[in-house]
Amino acid sequence: MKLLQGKTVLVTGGSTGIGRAAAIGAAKAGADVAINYRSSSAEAESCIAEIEAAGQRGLAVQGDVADPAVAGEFIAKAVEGFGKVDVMVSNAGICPFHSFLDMPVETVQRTMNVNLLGGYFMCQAAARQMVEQGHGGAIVAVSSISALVGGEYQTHYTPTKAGLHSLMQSAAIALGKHNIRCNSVLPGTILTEINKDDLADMEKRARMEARIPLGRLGAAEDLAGPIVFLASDMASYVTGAALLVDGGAFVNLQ
Ligand SMILES: NC(=O)C1=CN([C@@H]2O[C@H](COP(=O)(O)OP(=O)(O)OC[C@H]3O[C@@H](n4cnc5c(N)ncnc54)[C@H](OP(=O)(O)O)[C@@H]3O)[C@@H](O)[C@H]2O)C=CC1
Ligand SMILES: C[C@H](O)[C@@H]1OC(=O)[C@H](O)[C@@H]1O
Repeated sequence: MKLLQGKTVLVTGGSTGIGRAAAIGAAKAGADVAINYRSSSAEAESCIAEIEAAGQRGLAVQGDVADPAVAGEFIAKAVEGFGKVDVMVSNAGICPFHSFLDMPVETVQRTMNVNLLGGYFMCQAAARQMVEQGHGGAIVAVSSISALVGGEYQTHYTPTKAGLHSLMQSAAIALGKHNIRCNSVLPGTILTEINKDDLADMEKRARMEARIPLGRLGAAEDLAGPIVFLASDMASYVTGAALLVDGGAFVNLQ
């Protein structure tokens, strides 16, 4: 039997990158998958096509996670389509690199609203549905190695990733009595749209690669296995945990 056979998995930010890889990975593991996305409609549609090619049902729901109402709408559409919610992968996020001293207020607020508050309301809405269903569930937040270390041009971003990591710890306590597990993955530097421009700086890219014991930057697909594992019953006694998926970058001090 496949790891996520019979489960319904929801992924925010499922049109591209890590969310897309997680959605397709979940489908290959036997789940029906609903994705949320904000603007990349063609990519969302092609993700659904890949989910269906894996033999599962797929559903794409457009919405900006920064709007708290979108969380309830996403859950409602998924329940309408698949009848239940077993897993929430809270992944949608942005990282508009910018220097600290002249950071625009709107950039700080938008990053917080999308990454942290968007994650909060999505996880809360999923948890409410899981509690109502009464048979437990799993929540996986896509935090970051940046929850543990800083970035000169990420002063508005790293606190959101630390916040998601902390949210999973507190939610694990709040939801344990309902058998809802809450964990986070902490990706290192993964080549996606979010850092395409930043990593066009070849000197910076070489510096990042040099820190990684496994010798390469990550691919979005490197996150699929860890996310599917935490979502699955294989991880039935894992809650409140944070799993680094960084090729060893974090531990490589010297
Ligand atoms: N790449 C990396 O090195 C790392 C990434 N992460 C985290 O992984 C997550 C995914 O990023 P990644 O795959 O790299 O980047 P991508 O830019 O490829 O993916 C971002 C996804 O989030 C969606 N999204 C962005 N803003 C919103 C919004 N307001 N509402 C709904 N969906 C939204 C995008 O949808 P659309 O395009 O349709 O707008 C897209 O599906 C982020 O939370 C990021 O912080 C963590 C550590 C490292
Ligand atoms: C977008 C960055 O390249 C990426 O985001 C993270 O969370 C990682 O720490 C990297 O800095």
